[in-house]
Amino acid sequence: MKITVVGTGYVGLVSGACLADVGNDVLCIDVDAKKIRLLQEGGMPIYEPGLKEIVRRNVAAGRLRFTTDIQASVEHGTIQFIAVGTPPDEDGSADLQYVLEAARNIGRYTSGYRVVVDKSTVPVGTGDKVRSVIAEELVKRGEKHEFSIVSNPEFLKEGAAVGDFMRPDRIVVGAEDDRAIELMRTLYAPFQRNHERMIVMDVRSAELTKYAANAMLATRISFMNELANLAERLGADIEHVRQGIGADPRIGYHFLYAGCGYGGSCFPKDVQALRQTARVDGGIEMKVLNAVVAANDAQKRVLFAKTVARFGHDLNTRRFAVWGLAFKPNTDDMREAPSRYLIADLLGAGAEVVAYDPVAMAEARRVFGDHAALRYASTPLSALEGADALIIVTEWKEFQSPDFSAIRDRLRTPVLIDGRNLYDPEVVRASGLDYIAIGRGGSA
Ligand SMILES: NC(=O)c1ccc[n+]([C@@H]2O[C@H](COP(=O)([O-])OP(=O)(O)OC[C@H]3O[C@@H](n4cnc5c(N)ncnc54)[C@H](O)[C@@H]3O)[C@@H](O)[C@H]2O)c1
Ligand SMILES: O=c1ccn([C@@H]2O[C@H](COP(=O)(O)OP(=O)(O)O[C@H]3O[C@H](CO)[C@@H](O)[C@H](O)[C@H]3O)[C@@H](O)[C@H]2O)c(=O)[nH]1
Repeated sequence: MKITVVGTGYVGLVSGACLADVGNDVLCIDVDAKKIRLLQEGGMPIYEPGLKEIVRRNVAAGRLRFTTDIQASVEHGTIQFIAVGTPPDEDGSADLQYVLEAARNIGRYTSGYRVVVDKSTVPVGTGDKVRSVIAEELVKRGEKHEFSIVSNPEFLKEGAAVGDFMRPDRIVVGAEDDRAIELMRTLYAPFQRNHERMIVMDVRSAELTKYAANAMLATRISFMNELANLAERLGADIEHVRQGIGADPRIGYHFLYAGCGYGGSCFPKDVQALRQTARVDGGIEMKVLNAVVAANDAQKRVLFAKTVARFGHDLNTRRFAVWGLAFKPNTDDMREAPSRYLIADLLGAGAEVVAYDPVAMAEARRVFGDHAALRYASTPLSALEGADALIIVTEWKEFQSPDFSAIRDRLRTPVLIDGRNLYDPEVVRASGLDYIAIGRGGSA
């Protein structure tokens, strides 16, 4: 099938590459000429495990191409995926300018039947807006071309994006006509393994499903974080509580980890956008989501609070080692990463920071710019020399089983503050480290 993907970010590039990998002829377009040039030259604009190999393989096979030529991109694909950003507007609602610009371009140049598939995360009603914009352009041109509108939200997780796309739990398709539904069934047949994973519904329900999923997951995390803070006060250990409740299949073990707050490009923005849609279009104040946001805002500052509780407010003469800058492991993405809040707070309090991350240090340099008190270490252990504490923000695999004695020997004061509850408190303490984690009162 001939497919165009508009936007070559995390979602567009992964979708385009995976769709090419099962034999489709995919053309990816982006307005960012630098990104397209990099891709054309064989480079990768993002770090995502396994993606580089798939891109290379399909470019070599001639099934995956990159362009900035809008007209050519609209002419190419019967299916036009819109996978551009929907960043938060000032009031927290999703900014639709990129989605609507992509739609306008399709209206400007379409010359046959097109299925316009929205993969970006967009508020309920965006499908109607996309339809109107394309129709308007066709009226301007004085031409009639058939097109269908489909909502096909993406559920991939960064760091595991290729696997999520190739082996999805579900494929949500919101559509209003059989022709489009049949095309989507054919397109997704290779990704459905042994049983049907496509859930077909109307466009509005599909649009809301995406926000509902992210809001539910964010709620789970904020709930666990709040419970962790309570456990700490009451002398209970949130890790035992997690195991105790996760065993109930109605609750389940997934996504139940307390930590230093959720970050990334999706949860923070999507929870805000859903609240705003509820307010403006639904006339409803989402009380649960208000609490989810407030709890997360507080949780992102919990590592700094623990640092101050241990070392006092005057951090002028202190140095801290920070392990993990990306908002989660296996990505270099630092959007809304808890590390940003911690490092800003530490620097603001006059402390020195020496940071290490397996892949996100270049991105961190871009985010923080030059700062005399912020340095980067080339290995996890070298970040520790002379530091007053090691603070762990992201649970990269290489941090899972460190040599605690080596950590203790390098630190000026033997303190380990763990924002992801990676270790057995007894084991850490047995090596002479003061272990401060999240919600581990019972083990304190
Ligand atoms: N990142 C994720 O894990 C993830 C997962 C599921 C859904 N989403 C949603 O998917 C959408 C895209 O997210 P992302 O993280 O891939 O964004 P991104 O910012 O990484 O990439 C968006 C790309 O779109 C390009 N673009 C903007 N306007 C364009 C236009 N008119 N024509 C062509 N290209 C254009 C930008 O230059 C950029 O390269 C968002 O709505 C997001 O909420 C993201
Ligand atoms: O038990 C948990 C699980 C996650 N997190 C944090 O939650 C954030 C988000 O993690 P994750 O969901 O794994 O990453 P994303 O790549 O942001 O993926 C989410 O956002 C995407 C964009 O909408 C969706 O497609 C995915 O389904 C959804 O999981 C990260 O900061 C994690 O550290 C926790 O604190 N505790």
